Amino acid sequence: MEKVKIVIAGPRGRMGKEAVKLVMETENYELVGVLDHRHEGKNLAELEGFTNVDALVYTDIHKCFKEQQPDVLVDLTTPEVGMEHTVTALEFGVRPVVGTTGFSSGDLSKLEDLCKQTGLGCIIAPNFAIGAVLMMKFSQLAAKYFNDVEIIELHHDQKLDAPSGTAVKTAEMISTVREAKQQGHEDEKETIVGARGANYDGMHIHSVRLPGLIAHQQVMFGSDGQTLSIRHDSYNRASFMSGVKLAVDTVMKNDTFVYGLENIIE
Ligand SMILES: NC(=O)c1ccc[n+]([C@@H]2O[C@H](COP(=O)([O-])OP(=O)(O)OC[C@H]3O[C@@H](n4cnc5c(N)ncnc54)[C@H](O)[C@@H]3O)[C@@H](O)[C@H]2O)c1
Ligand SMILES: O=C(O)C1=N[C@H](C(=O)O)CCC1
Repeated sequence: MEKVKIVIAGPRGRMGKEAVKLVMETENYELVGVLDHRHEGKNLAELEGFTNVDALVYTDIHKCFKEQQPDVLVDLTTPEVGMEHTVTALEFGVRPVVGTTGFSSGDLSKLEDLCKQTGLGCIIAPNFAIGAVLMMKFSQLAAKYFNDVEIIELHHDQKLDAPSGTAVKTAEMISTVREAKQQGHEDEKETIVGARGANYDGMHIHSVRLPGLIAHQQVMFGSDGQTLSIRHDSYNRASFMSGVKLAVDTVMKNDTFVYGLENIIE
């Protein structure tokens, strides 16, 4: 069986380490290289915390792709770096699976256009945890019946982007079915700026950052005399890996741009 040749960007990060483990443990995957901003030319095995790995570290994506000719790039870095990597991958004929969050809607349109031009598959997944994808789908369903909704996302305090990619995606999915409404009292005033959170189409998103948390989201709906809460919790980063695997397997078969795993889970 031919192996899927994979490059991981951000291998020393919290998600990257889990992804390296996933690739090493999956029979038909081969880790052909990793992209870091340090340690050019070393073997990942020489770096702290890695055992049973054999992959060259590159700091130059062009050199990495030329030498290794990967099938798939798994990007788990930062928004700016992730966008650059994804564009370069598509230009090189490498299929991107992107977990990095914080892309703008303009970034997503640019990537969609590039996919059309190149005929390559690309998957951008704000959340790889299947439970989180279901939480978003259930929230979208509930929003047909409840116009009033507050999204509360809670993450560890090392997270760079706010609101989270998951919260933005949830708001986007809800707004496809929710009757437009500016929530709260029309004379509502914030006495401390930001008290009502971010405003997306009249609904509010609140970002909590605390050490001890991993990734959590509660979507709260309210109407006359009742509330409905839909919540998902990731307690470790292994929770994201079955979604990463699904995305890698799917991107090898698909030639389209996919934003969100809800579009590929059955
Ligand atoms: N989609 C999901 O399910 C999911 C889950 C968790 C995290 N995330 C997202 O994944 C990203 C990474 O999260 P994390 O918690 O692992 O962060 P992290 O800070 O632990 O890891 C990011 C890694 O990127 C590396 N990096 C920075 N610049 C680089 C460059 N130029 N080339 C290569 N590597 C570079 C850093 O050294 C770091 O090791 C974030 O955007 C986060 O929001 C997504
Ligand atoms: O740890 C993070 O950072 C996470 N980011 C994603 C987001 O922004 O939605 C998903 C969960 C973890």
